Amino acid sequence: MENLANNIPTIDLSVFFRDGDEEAKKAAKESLGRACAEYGFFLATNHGIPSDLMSRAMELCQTFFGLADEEKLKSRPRGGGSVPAGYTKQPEQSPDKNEYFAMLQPQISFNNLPENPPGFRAALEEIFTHFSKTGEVTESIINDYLGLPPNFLKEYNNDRSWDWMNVKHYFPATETENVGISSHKDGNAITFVFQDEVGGLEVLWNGQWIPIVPSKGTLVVNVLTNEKLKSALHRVTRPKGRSRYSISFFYNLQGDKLVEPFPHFTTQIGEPPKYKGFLYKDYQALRIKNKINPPYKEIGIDHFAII
Ligand SMILES: O=C(O)CCC(=O)C(=O)O
Ligand SMILES: [Fe+2]
Repeated sequence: MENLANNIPTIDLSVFFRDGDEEAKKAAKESLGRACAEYGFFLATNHGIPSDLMSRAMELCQTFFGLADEEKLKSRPRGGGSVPAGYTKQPEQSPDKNEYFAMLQPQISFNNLPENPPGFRAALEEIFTHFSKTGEVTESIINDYLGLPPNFLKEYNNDRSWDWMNVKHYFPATETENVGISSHKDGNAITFVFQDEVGGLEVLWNGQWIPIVPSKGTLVVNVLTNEKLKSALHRVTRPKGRSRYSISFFYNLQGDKLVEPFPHFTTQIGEPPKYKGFLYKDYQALRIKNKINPPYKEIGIDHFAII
C-alpha cells in the first residue's frame, strides 16, 4: 500500500528569512500554497525557531508536567484574556486525555507563567516570540499565493494580542481508549505544532487518517481559510505505555475583527460570498461554549455558511 504518511509536503522556509533569491521564494510559495490547498497541512523546516531552543523547551515541558499538581496549579488561569491562560487538566468526562499549559503573548498581564522548573518561563517566552515571526512569514506567503495585494493579510490581521501557545501532555493510552484530542478543525488562522518523537497526530485526507510522522526540528503547519485553502480535520491518538508532549502555537485574529469573505474573492470577481460575516470573538466564544457544554459539538465556519 502507498505510504500516505510521506505525502504531506515539507517546505524549507529558510529562503524567507533572508533577502533576495526571488526565484526560490516563488517556487517555495507555490509548493506551500499547493500543500495548503490539497492537504490543509504541510511540514516546515528552517522555520526560524532554533532547534536547541525547541529541544530545551520540550525537556522543560516534561519536567513541568512531572511536578506535583499543587505546584502546577500555582499557575492556574486567573481569568481575563482571550483564552484561559495557565495550567489546566481536562475534566474527567472529557474524551481528550491530556493536561496543558496555555499562554498569551509574553507581555500580556493575564498570563500566569510557572516559576518552576527554572528556565521554563524564559524558554516559553522566547519560543513564543519566534513563533509570532514564523506566523507573519507564513501569512505573507499565503497572501502572495492567494494573489492578494502585497501585505493585505498583514494589514488586515495586524494585532497579535489573541495569538496563544499551548503546551500539552497526553497521558498514555489505556487498554480501552486512546483519544488524545478528538477529531477537529482549529478555529484560528494558522497553527504550528512541534511534536515530540512519539507520534499520534493524524490528518484526514481523502477519507483516510494519515499519520504525521515526527521528524526532529520539523514543525507541522495547519491553515484555515474558506475553501481556497483547506481546513483539515485532524486528531491525536495516544500510544500505550508512554506520554506524548507537544507545543502548539495558534496564530490568530484579534477578537474585534470582522471575518468575512474578502472582496477579492467575491465582488471583485463577480462571485457571491459563501459565508456571512461575523466578529471573531463571537465565533471563538461559541466554539468554546459548545465544546465544553453538551452536546459537545464543534462549531466550525460552516455555521456561517450562506446556503
Ligand atoms: O498535539 C498535537 O500534535 C496537535 C494538537 C492540536 O491539534 C490542537 O491543539 O489543536
Ligand atoms: Fe488542532
